[in-house]
Amino acid sequence: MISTPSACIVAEKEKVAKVVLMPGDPLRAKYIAEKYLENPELFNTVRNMYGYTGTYKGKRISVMGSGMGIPSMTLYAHELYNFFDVDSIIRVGSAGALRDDMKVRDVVIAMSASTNSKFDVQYGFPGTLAPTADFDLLNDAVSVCKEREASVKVGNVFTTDVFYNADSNIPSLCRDLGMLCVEMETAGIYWEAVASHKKALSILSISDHMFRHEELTALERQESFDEMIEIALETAWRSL
Ligand SMILES: O=P(O)(O)O[C@H]1O[C@H](CO)[C@@H](O)[C@H]1O
Ligand SMILES: O=c1cc[nH]c(=O)[nH]1
Repeated sequence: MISTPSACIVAEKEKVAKVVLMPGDPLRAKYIAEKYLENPELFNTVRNMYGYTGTYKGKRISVMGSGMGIPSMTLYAHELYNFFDVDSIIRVGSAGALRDDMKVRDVVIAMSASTNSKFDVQYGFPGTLAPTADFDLLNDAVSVCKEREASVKVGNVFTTDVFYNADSNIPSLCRDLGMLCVEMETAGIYWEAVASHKKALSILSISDHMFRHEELTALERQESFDEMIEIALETAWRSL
């Protein structure tokens, strides 16, 4: 029997692990589950937003698609945190690079996210509620990278509500203000985690460059982000 009030995740609460990796693309979730989890079990198929739970090095970890943009990501994250007792969500996303010294498949850990989203207005805070990573998850992810001698950048990213922006000056403004890359969910998951009194971290793989003609295909975005995925799995494992 389904006992949760969840609208978009139809699963028994026990089927979801305490930590969930969330790519935007549900097919990237399938790829991660099938390649990295032992005995992956599909717990959600509503809207084809696949969610799987399996074991990684002996501990239960889930992976589920978030869809694109803050509304979709935060809807699923809210349900996972509040109806499925999930403690931590680690986004494993793709992003457009802003800096000259970045190239496709580079990994970024989002310490914070600047954004044009107004999602946080609902909380009634008379100012800007800063969307920031959970420090423990961030610290663990950075440690994992050091141990693997993985080259990653850690800093501020831009979470945009607009993929095809009519204002072509936005990318250079973001670069001048020190942002590393552009994507569409990190600020949302950081706000949702704070509001739900839970933890979140966003790890990103560069899929294209905002100022150079470099981009990965859809299949490459689905199946070639192993470094990011392995960093996220190891971070998730340490959080349990
Ligand atoms: O690859 P994902 O995780 O979906 O992330 C990026 O890709 C989508 C845009 O193509 C947006 O969701 C953006 O944040
Ligand atoms: O949101 C995104 C993701 C990848 N590349 C972009 O330019 N934007």
